[in-house]
Order: sequence, then C-alpha cells, then structure tokens
Amino acid sequence: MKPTPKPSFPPIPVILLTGFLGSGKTTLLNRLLADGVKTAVVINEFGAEPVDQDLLQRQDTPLTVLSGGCLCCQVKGALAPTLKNLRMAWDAAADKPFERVVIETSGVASPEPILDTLLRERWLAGRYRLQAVLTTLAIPAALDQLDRFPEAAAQVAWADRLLLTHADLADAGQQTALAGRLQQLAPATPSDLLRPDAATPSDLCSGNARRFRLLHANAQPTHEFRSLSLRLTQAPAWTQLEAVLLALLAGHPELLRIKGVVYLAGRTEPVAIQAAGQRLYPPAALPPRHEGDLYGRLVFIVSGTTDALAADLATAFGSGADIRAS
Ligand SMILES: Nc1nc2c(ncn2[C@@H]2O[C@H](COP(=O)(O)OP(=O)(O)OP(=O)(O)O)[C@@H](O)[C@H]2O)c(=O)[nH]1
Repeated sequence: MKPTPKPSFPPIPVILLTGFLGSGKTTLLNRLLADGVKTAVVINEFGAEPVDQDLLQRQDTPLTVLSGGCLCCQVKGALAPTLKNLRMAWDAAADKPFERVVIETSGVASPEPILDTLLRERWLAGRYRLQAVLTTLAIPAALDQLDRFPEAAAQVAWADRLLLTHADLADAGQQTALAGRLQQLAPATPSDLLRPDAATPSDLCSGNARRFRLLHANAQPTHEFRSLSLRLTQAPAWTQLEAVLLALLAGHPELLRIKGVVYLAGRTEPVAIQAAGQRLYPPAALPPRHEGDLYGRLVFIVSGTTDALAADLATAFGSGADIRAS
C-alpha cells in the first residue's frame, strides 16, 4: 500500500462543542471567540433554515454551516470534505487564516460519529488534533433530557469537560440532583459552572482531550427528532408572536426548541427568538442583516412527529406561511 504523504504543517487543534438543544453552545461559542484566537467555525444545525450564524457576535470568522440534519447521521458525510477544504486552504495560505477549529454540533447530535470522522479518517487525523470535547448542560432541564434522550447522555459520556449553564435559572435542588447524576454518568469528567455574568474560565480551551476513546464501528444513531422551518412573510408585533409561541409551547409537549431570526413590526433590525425547555426568552436585538436576506424564519425542533405542530402553525400563521419539514 502506498504510504500517505506526511503533512508539512502541525495538526490544527479542534474543539468539539456539543450539548443538548438550547443548553448554551452558541452562547459559549461567542464567549470562546471573544478570546481573539483566530478560529474557523463549523456549525451544524438540525433545522433546514440555519439560524446560529446570525447569533454569532463576530461576523468576521470563517464559517461553514451544515444544516438540515445532524452531523452524526444525515450530514455526517459533509464533515470530512468541509475539514479537508479548510485544511487545504490553510496549507495554501501564507498568512494562516485560523489557529483552531471549533465544531458546534446540533443539539441532538451524538458526538461519537463525529469523533469517528475526526479520529479515524487518516487524512484528517494527521492534520487535525482533537483538543477537547466540551459539553454544555442547562441545569434546570438537564436531568429530564438525560432521562429521555440517549443523545444527551452520549454528549455527557464523550465529554472532556462539562459546562453547566443556566445556573441563574436553577434552584439548589436541581443543582444537587444534576451533580449526583453526573457523578454516576461521568465521575472522572471535570465540570464547571458557566455563569452568564462571570468570566469564561480562561483554561477552557487549554485542556487536552482524553487519549483513548473506544469508538464503535459504524455507530449510527437513529433519531426521533424532526424539525419544521417557517418563513414569515410579514413582520408580526411581538405581543402577537409571543402569544402564539407560548400557546404552541404549552400545547405541544413534543416541542423541544424554537429558534429564529424575525423582523418585528415597527423595528428595522431583526431579533433573535429563542425557546427551550418550555421557556420563551425575551427577543434579543441583532445587528442589521445584509440586503436580500430580510425574511424572518423560525425553526421548531420536536421529538416525534410534526403533524400536530404543523397544523397549529398553519392555523396560527395563516395560509401564507411557508412551512417545511426536515
Ligand atoms: N438565563 C440564561 N440563559 C442562557 C444561559 N446560557 C444560554 N442562555 C440562553 O439560552 C438560549 C439558548 O442558548 P444557545 O446558546 O442558543 O443554545 P444552543 O445550545 O446553541 O442551542 P441549539 O443550537 O439550538 O441547540 C439563548 O436565549 C441564550 O441566551 C445561561 O446561563 N442563563
């Protein structure tokens, strides 16, 4: 067999950012990018309408969005070519465009197939070095998610570090119960509280990934998750949209996540719409978008079938609503 030629540059560190839907991955990504290290970002979104790119505070970051499925299954095949292209561009550039890569998985991805690509694809394994798997967990919702979804448990099992978020919304009982569960699931994995009002731990990216991982051959999870994407043709008033979204959350226990970028009546800039774990967050102002990209969009991720939700969305948003399933 012909030997694989040795790469002429050292491997580029990769941070794999994972965690269940709405647990704070993009929020953490923004905090990581603020450290000034030049970073290429690969974002995987489950919904067909990508949203996360608009939630990044640094818009000058080299960014690839792989949407419409999970990196662990539907779009797994897209990861290797993406990383190959990034590396080849890096090799060819005199002024290196980035010093590390951060991959943000979708909230329903199991990390194992992604690790399989990174660690077992020979070309990639020689050119990238997995630095750490960071897993975010939203304290108030995490126990329920660990009970219900094997993907959430897998995200904990493969983590090099656990980052506990939404501590400001959690009571002491939830914190203690989660600590107990993590002690069972991942007793050797360090965990940190990631408070929105406190500095990001400075050593977050300096740890080393564990040296040995026992990956199953051809691990292929089967998901029960589906998504609906909705394009808004009009700019609703916030009170009107809020009432609709609260009613959908209350009426659809299968609805796990809502996120989107929406234009509201009377405002020129778009806002980020976020809901997770039955909680609807206040809309957050976003910078203006580029011309030609002025429609609002919302993504709904459910566990199970989307039929009932699709019917209610059509009723709530009218016959002009453009709803797509994926
Ligand atoms: N109160 C509070 N809100 C938080 C915290 N961390 C994140 N959020 C909010 O939680 C919502 C979801 O956060 P994201 O960072 O988008 O979560 P995500 O894991 O990237 O979501 P998906 O990519 O959809 O899985 C946003 O409205 C955040 O502002 C936290 O520690 N406390």
